[in-house]
Amino acid sequence: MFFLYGFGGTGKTSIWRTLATSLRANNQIVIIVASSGITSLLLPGGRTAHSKFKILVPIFEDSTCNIHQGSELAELLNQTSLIIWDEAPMAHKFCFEVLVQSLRDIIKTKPSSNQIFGVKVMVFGGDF
Ligand SMILES: Nc1ncnc2c1ncn2[C@@H]1O[C@H](COP(=O)(O)OP(=O)(O)OP(=O)(O)O)[C@@H](O)[C@H]1O
Repeated sequence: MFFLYGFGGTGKTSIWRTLATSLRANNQIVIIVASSGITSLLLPGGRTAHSKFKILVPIFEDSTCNIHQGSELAELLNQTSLIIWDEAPMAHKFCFEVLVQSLRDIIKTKPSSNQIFGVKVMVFGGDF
């Protein structure tokens, strides 16, 4: 899990583009989401986190992502190499907690104890 911190206009979006282009050129799957719709429009293949991970609205402590085992999205997540979440500080902490829980259920390769998002590499960006 990585964090990319930077004030507005310091080049975070450019880094997402570079990272995604480089990995996708090597046939790796990169999911890019943002906490807001406006930000997601600036990202290559960007979606809002709520839309991509099917995070319910409103969200509660015991909510879960609406992703089912064996679904196309679950398979995609299994094959994904990198998940980028831009403007992460704008999302409620429950959004991250439900994603952690859902990835634990969905990812087939079981993580070691220090890998909280399954075995997925996550990068959170924003102005923390
Ligand atoms: N290494 C760089 N050298 C020169 N210009 C750059 C560089 N990286 C980004 N820029 C330019 O700086 C501007 C802002 O970059 P970018 O949108 O990536 O910032 P950001 O941190 O994502 O901003 P925000 O947090 O507001 O979304 C863009 O016009 C971009 O082209």
